[in-house]
Amino acid sequence: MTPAARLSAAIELIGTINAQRVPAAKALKEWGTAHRYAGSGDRAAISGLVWDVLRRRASSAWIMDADTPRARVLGMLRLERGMDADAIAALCDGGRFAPEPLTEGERAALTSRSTRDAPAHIAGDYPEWLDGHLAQVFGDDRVAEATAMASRAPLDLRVNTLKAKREKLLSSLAHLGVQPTPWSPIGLRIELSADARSPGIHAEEDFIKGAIEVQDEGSQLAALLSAAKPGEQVIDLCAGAGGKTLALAAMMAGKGRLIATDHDKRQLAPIYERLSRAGVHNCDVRTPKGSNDTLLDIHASADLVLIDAPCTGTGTWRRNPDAKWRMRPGALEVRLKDQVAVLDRAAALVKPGGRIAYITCSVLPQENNEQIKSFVARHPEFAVVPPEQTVTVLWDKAEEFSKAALQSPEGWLMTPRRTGTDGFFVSVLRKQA
Ligand SMILES: C[S@@+](CC[C@H](N)C(=O)[O-])C[C@H]1O[C@@H](n2cnc3c(N)ncnc32)[C@H](O)[C@@H]1O
Repeated sequence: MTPAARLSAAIELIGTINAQRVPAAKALKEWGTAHRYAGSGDRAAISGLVWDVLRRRASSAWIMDADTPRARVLGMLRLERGMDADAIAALCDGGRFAPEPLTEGERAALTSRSTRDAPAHIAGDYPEWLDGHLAQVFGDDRVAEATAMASRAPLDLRVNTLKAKREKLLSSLAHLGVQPTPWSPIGLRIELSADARSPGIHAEEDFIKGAIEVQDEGSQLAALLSAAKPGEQVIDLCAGAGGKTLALAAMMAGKGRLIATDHDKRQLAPIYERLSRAGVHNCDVRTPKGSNDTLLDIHASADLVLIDAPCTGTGTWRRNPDAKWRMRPGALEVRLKDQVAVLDRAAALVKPGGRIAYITCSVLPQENNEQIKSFVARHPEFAVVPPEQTVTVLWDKAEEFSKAALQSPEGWLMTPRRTGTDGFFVSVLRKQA
């Protein structure tokens, strides 16, 4: 397919996603099935166009002064891909399979309009109802923060230190263009271009042997900030597919007791294979059976309970720009209740002197600072460990990280704009000895 034909396909797909209100991933899959002649390069390029439109959906429509699939795609080329009106006109030449030529109005919009006077939620591309929430945490920076949250994310890998060292993987994965991540001492990064095909990490020998896992650097840092140590009893209360469990296991270096559980057994399903591949032998996975409590035998004995809390996921919008437009206020209310439940459950599991590491991949203060403040009010036996103490686990990067991340009395907030990671909040709380 020509670049112009790919553009036409993207306009068609944006129309389908709008009209049928289907998730973008589903629409892209169905399009691929119906257009088998399209090669993998075409599919990757078309997906890239569609995801980029979703990143900049509101601002693209604003600069075109029209909210149609075509306007959104043209506006995105200007805003996200940095193309000028002439370059866009060259693609839209009206030829076979190409989009219709630009109208005078479209050319004028592409040349003269900007988001300078747009309301914050349009310039920053997020649902209007979230404006007050984002203003609370970012103030006047919310457009810049949200714009970074709309940008494309790199692919990050975590080196499994039970099996390998980063130096060795830098050379064995050199063909993928891996670089060390800026903060995590065990992270590798692959920058992906707009049209990039998946680098096929799951088929790499290092992945199959368990030396690497896919994990955003922010998620790696969140696990590191919990400071799990060899010999401790650690409970991963919301283990899901085990991303944090694997990171904790590596930090514990095979020593101590790690318990992974989740209230939804389906979420836990992939964890067994992942633990086995990673060479983890000290993890006890507790799958819920009916309504029985999987941790009935634990009474205030854990050194660390890690809560990778169910949350709205606003910090991961750059990986799933479709999700932000689908998010509803009701979802936030449900998550807030879930977070209270897991925090209260964790409080009883921690031993005196032990700690809770509370993590969300959200930037919303209700799920982060406010949740911690009300937890401490309900459980005065817990106090927040000052963030300047928790950050020392990052050694030589601690000072620079402290300047980059947003610090509050309750913990650290990482954001794409500040730390180049997904948005993650981390608070560590200690129970009175
Ligand atoms: C952010 S996800 C966990 C991701 C996982 N830790 C990882 O790194 O791959 C949150 C998890 O919390 C679980 N969850 C929600 N409410 C819970 C509760 N009350 N108790 C335990 N787990 C809960 C969900 O099933 C979901 O798997």
